[in-house]
Amino acid sequence: MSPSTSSSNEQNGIYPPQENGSVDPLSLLNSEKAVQELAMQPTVQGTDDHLIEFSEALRTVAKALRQVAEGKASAQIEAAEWKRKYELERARNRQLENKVQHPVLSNEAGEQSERCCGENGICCHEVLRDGHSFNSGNSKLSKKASFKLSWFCKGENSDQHKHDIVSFEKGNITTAERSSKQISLKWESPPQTVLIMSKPDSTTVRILCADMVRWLKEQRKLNIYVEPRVKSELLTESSFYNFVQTWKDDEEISLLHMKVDLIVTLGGDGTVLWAARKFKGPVPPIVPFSLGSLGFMTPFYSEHYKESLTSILHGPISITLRHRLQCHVIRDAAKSEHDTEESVLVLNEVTIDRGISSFLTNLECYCDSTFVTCVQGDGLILSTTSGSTAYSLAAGGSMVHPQVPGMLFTPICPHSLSFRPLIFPEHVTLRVQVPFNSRGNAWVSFDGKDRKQLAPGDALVCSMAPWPVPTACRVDSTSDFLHSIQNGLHWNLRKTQLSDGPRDT
Ligand SMILES: NC(=O)c1ccc[n+]([C@@H]2O[C@H](COP(=O)([O-])OP(=O)(O)OC[C@H]3O[C@@H](n4cnc5c(N)ncnc54)[C@H](O)[C@@H]3O)[C@@H](O)[C@H]2O)c1
Ligand SMILES: Nc1ncnc2c1ncn2[C@@H]1O[C@H](COP(=O)(O)OP(=O)(O)OP(=O)(O)O)[C@@H](O)[C@H]1O
Repeated sequence: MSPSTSSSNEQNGIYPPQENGSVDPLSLLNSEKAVQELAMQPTVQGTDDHLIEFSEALRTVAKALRQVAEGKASAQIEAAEWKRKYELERARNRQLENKVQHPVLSNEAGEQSERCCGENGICCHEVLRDGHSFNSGNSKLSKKASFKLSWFCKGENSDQHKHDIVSFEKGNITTAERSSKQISLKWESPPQTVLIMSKPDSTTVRILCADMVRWLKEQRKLNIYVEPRVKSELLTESSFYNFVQTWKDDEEISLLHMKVDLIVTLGGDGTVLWAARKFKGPVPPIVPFSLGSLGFMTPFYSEHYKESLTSILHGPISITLRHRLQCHVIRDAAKSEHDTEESVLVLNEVTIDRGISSFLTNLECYCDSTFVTCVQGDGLILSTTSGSTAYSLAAGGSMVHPQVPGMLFTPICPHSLSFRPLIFPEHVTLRVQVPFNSRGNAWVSFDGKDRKQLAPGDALVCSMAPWPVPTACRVDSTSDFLHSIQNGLHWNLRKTQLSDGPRDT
């Protein structure tokens, strides 16, 4: 604005913004005065309604300007008060810092620390007493309430919860490490033995399996295990496959994890589930080749198996650690703990449904010992995050990245308008019970297999298993997951909107 325009505006009571962009309240008041004066000027006799309307509008503008000016003035007073308080506080803190040379953490606090810190916890005063905090010269730290964080591990064999490390910095809680990082596997000695598990009744799979066995033996000098069925198939083809090893009974299967370095699956997701089911304890890393229609957990292309296996045998490999659920059926009829059935590990989910019964399923659900809800509908799915894209998804559950540790609680056709699916943290134990007064039986199935009947009074108890299923990634766990939902499920596929048409102006 030129100086001449500026001064003529000032004469009319219109004032420019100040240098810092704010408007001076005094100038606003002057503007208001000018507008009011204009509004108060007598109207010429016989003026039409437009002039009356115009003066009304001017009055409204004047009122608004006054309110702005008042608000601005009070904000400035408040700001000045805050500034004064801040300066005072700063001066007081400076004084304290100068005075206090050695912040004192009393002996009492030290003794207390020894008394209260257990094996699985961190006390904040331990951190306050370390070199950095102790010498920081801020006596305020010693006044901070002492507390302890601890975590609970179920049994010696389960160390899954120990991955979560919570740390303190000057008594403030920060998460130092989270459990779901991208895991990388490096071989310390070359892999020697490979187990191949393949989908039955498929010619493509049979041909590929025979080719892979030959290549692994001749080119890589590896020991090969296959299922008894596959060994017979290979031997019908040629006696060359005599070297291939297999097992006779369940006891031998239970020892497989100690002999096998790597499992290769040839099939779809069902074959990965099949392979995982064979291992009731630790599972060697699985390399899943896709020979099915969907292949959510099978990122490797069978056409490139030689390149993929060469790179995997060399390492390092990105791994997705897929959590499993440990499921226990507890019969009401069981007279003692020893009567309970063997637990089943699931990679996708355990489903409790109405089976062939035409009655509404009635299931009482508890998380640890807290009542959660009563499911009245077709049933309930307790799913892992890997299984979140399987049956749980079809029942309206969320899709969850497989490295997120949690349990999905997804109802099947609930007869209620407000039953949304839940996700529980990994450390809980869920119990689903068929009430004694239930009209019918319920049915439980594990990864879509092994159906069992649950009579009134029977329950299913489910918690996170200590043995996950490590599956090799083609890229890494996030890229593979996104690739699966985009290419397998066509997630959020929509034609891109054209760039022509109306726009924001
Ligand atoms: N309505 C449904 O969507 C429904 C019904 C029953 C079972 N299932 C799923 O089928 C699984 C058993 O698989 P199967 O191959 O032995 O039986 P199946 O041959 O009947 O295949 C079921 C389909 O589910 C897919 N699938 C399996 N696990 C998956 C996962 N983690 N993410 C995405 N898709 C997955 C498979 O690729 C396959 O296309 C069960 O664990 C259950 O999750 C789904
Ligand atoms: N080695 C095996 N022995 C016996 N049954 C198996 C074996 N591998 C897979 N199955 C079963 O065969 C069925 C089909 O397997 P899978 O899902 O791998 O193939 P698919 O149905 O062709 O794949 P997709 O589901 O992606 O189309 C599943 O029910 C699975 O349990």
